[in-house]
Amino acid sequence: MITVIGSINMDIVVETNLFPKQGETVLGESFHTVPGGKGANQAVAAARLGAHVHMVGALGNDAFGQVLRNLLKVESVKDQFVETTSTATGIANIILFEQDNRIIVVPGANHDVTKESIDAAREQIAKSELVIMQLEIPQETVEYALDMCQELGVKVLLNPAPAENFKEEWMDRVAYFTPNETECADIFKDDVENALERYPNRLIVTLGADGARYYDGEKHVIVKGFKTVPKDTTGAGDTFNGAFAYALTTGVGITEAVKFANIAASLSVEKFGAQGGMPKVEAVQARLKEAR
Ligand SMILES: Nc1ncnc2c1ncn2[C@@H]1O[C@H](COP(=O)(O)OP(=O)(O)OP(=O)(O)O)[C@@H](O)[C@H]1O
Ligand SMILES: [K+]
Repeated sequence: MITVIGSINMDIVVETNLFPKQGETVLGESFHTVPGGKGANQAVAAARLGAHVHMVGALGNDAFGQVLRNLLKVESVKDQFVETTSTATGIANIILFEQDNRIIVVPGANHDVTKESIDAAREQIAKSELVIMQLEIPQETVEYALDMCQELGVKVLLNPAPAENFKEEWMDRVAYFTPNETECADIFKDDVENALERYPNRLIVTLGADGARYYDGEKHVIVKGFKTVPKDTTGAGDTFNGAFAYALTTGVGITEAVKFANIAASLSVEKFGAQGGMPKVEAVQARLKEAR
């Protein structure tokens, strides 16, 4: 059983060929809403593979909140510790303009995930094989949850995104730490090799299409990514984390778990949207065979 403590958002995507000036109105090309938030994404990634997942988070008392809660249920993510609060559901307003994007994130209800929310889920956390967290909820909540997990002897997988919300002093409470290369450099202010050697078998750095790497105490291990033609890499990191967590709970070692996560993430980049391409376990197993 896995517990994910983190964010749930609705991504609001507007595509436009004209960008409005202050006070101006323009007509856009398209609009759609896509479920997101790193917490929800990682919960869905693990659940789709077959993990038993509980989510701790918060939604607003609004239409997006209802839709997102329903989607969690559809994915068999248990939502009893997802509170409904009086703040609006978190959103990311994504404006696609000239092949690039401008994003405004309004955390909203995600900032209502407090120490009390963690206390409410204490029994659930105690029963978990692994707790997954990211950094899109308040820092003091993450810190409180890390302390609780340490007290209860529950392992934590921390995906430090966005990296600026991480405190290096937390490393002693983290079993697995999964930054991408940029986040790794931002956090440790050091070469990736040096950083990896400081945290053997705990720090796993994802390398995009190249896969991921870690240091096993004696040597550097690079687990190559699965070569594919990506359509949309949104959610690659979230799929990697959810799949890595799932694999660890099946009892495999780090190398096997990273291999599994690379394959799951390679499948996810072949489809649009963060959650759209997250695979079921059979698809990962089939590709694992192909890769051996
Ligand atoms: N083009 C790709 N082809 C195959 N696998 C990929 C590709 N891009 C990413 N992956 C897989 O996804 C994992 C995570 O990717 P990355 O290191 O880019 O993390 P990220 O920056 O957190 O991702 P994102 O923010 O795009 O979700 C990689 O370790 C790899 O397994
Ligand atoms: K995708």
